[in-house]
Amino acid sequence: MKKALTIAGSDSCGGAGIQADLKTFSALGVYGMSVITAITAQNTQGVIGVEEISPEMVGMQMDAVFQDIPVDAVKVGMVSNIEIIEMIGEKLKSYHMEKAVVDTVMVSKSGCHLLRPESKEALIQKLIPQAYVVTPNLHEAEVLTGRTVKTLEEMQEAAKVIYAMGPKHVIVKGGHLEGKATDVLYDGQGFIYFEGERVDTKNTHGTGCTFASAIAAHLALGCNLVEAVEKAKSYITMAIAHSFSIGKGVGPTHHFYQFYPERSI
Ligand SMILES: Nc1ncnc2c1ncn2[C@@H]1O[C@H](COP(=O)(O)OP(=O)(O)O)[C@@H](O)[C@H]1O
Ligand SMILES: Cc1ncc(COP(=O)(O)O)c(N)n1
Repeated sequence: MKKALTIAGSDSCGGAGIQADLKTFSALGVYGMSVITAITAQNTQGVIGVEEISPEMVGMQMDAVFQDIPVDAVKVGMVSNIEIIEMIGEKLKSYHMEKAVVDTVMVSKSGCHLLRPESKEALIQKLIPQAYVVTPNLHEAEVLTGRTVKTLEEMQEAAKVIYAMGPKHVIVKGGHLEGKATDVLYDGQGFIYFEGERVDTKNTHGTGCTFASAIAAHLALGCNLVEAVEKAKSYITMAIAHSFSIGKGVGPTHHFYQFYPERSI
């Protein structure tokens, strides 16, 4: 059985963060493990409260996992503050984790800061360089680059600027574009477009988390990055197409359990 680790925040309503990641890992036949960086009191309408975990405890959780269990891939989501970012960056480096998908979570869809704004530089200096692939959405690409990112051309330009920060690959996600939901992958040499039909729904809570953890799951299963993104893209499109209206606000994606007996040991 392949094993993936999510390092992220807890979302009490189960649509994003650790909960979305573990559901995705399970659905894709990968054993899921978690390191919690923060606990959010959250529902489909918004984030009511956040309590950060101490950086020492984040480090201890990572040590507990890495010192015992071989980890095939990692997904990093909400990292909250500078000290937690530094701890995760150091540990990923010391455990030689080569397959880390870093989702640069900044602000929830409901508008709450999940990354303290002063942490941007630490993200750029300490975490992004450890990434096998980094997956900003349009807004995050704008914050990271200081440029406007609203078109496919601007996504390509932003991907180049973010690539220069040191990750092996960059995917700028086009979930917030007008028209098709097209994501752009850059590997330092060329661009690959992953075009998805836009699903007309308000229920997109956790789409970024689900997409990044589906990439991590497929990397853990041994896919190369292009295959992993292709498969993650069809998974997220299906998950959004079957999303549901639970609660009064932005509902979550649906995780289909896909049983792959050949993936068991
Ligand atoms: N309405 C939609 N229909 C189809 N795909 C979508 C839709 N919204 C987002 N996506 C896809 O979901 C993934 C996550 O993207 P996005 O929503 O931009 O991330 P985030 O949650 O970080 O804002 C991307 O592959 C994006 O293209
Ligand atoms: C704990 C946590 N982590 C991440 C997100 C971002 O969610 P989205 O994928 O909808 O941008 C969230 N709302 N809560």
